[in-house]
Amino acid sequence: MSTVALIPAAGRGERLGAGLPKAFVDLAGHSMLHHAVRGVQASGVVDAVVLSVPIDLVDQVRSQFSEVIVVAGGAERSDSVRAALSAAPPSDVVLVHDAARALTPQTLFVDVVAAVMAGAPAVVPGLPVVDTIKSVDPAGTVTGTVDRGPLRAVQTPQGFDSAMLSAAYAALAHSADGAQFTDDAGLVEAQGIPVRIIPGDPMAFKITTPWDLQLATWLLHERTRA
Ligand SMILES: Nc1ccn([C@@H]2O[C@H](COP(=O)(O)OP(=O)(O)OP(=O)(O)O)[C@@H](O)[C@H]2O)c(=O)n1
Ligand SMILES: C[C@](O)(CO)[C@H](O)COP(=O)(O)O
Repeated sequence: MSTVALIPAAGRGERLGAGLPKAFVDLAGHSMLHHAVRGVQASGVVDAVVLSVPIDLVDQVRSQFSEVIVVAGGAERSDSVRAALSAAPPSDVVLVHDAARALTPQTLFVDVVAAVMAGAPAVVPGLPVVDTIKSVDPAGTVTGTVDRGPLRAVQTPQGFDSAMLSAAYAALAHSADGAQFTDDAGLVEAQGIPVRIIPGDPMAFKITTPWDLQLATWLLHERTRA
């Protein structure tokens, strides 16, 4: 069975505020994208990698990663995933992985691919929510406390049966309502496909804010010192 990994890396990184697309920000001597690509490759369970990057960086990234397919991303994350999916070679399993989850451990890729190969059409790593979760109205007044027991904060890589994910994106392209999904599991859930959650990993956290970048930098330095 073959596996392709798609890495959307075309986001603007507004919450990080580094003045350049987040995947190209330095993280302990290499870009976030470099760490993400090397992490996927080191897992040993991926046969091909497809990156979607800002259109003006396509040539630069192609010369940097000669062994991967590089395409231009789009305005939303789902547009960048669709572009990568369209350029991907045929495979049995597709992983969709954020460049922003640059420290994801190799074991998580292995576990997600194994669960898809075992027959689950869609597999997502997730962690229990540790904070108390409140709902609020637009004025900032609490309207309720949510039962966190059944909640999971989901991560990437998210793994899918390739034919199913391609069909889900094709159906989205033809749908009239223009629905937006913040992850690929959301898209397939909306089409009635069962999505299986497996245990996530704290190291697969998404580098979103300056604090996250500081943490990731410290973790990489500690890893190098060990
Ligand atoms: N149009 C977009 C938006 C996001 N992404 C990618 O999707 C992943 C998750 O997105 P996020 O962490 O939210 O990154 P940004 O969209 O860059 O961040 P922000 O929302 O702060 O601008 C990242 O690897 C990002 O590069 C993408 O490829 N194309
Ligand atoms: C795909 C994702 O990382 C899963 O948690 C997340 O949904 C991306 O969301 P963002 O709003 O693009 O950061």
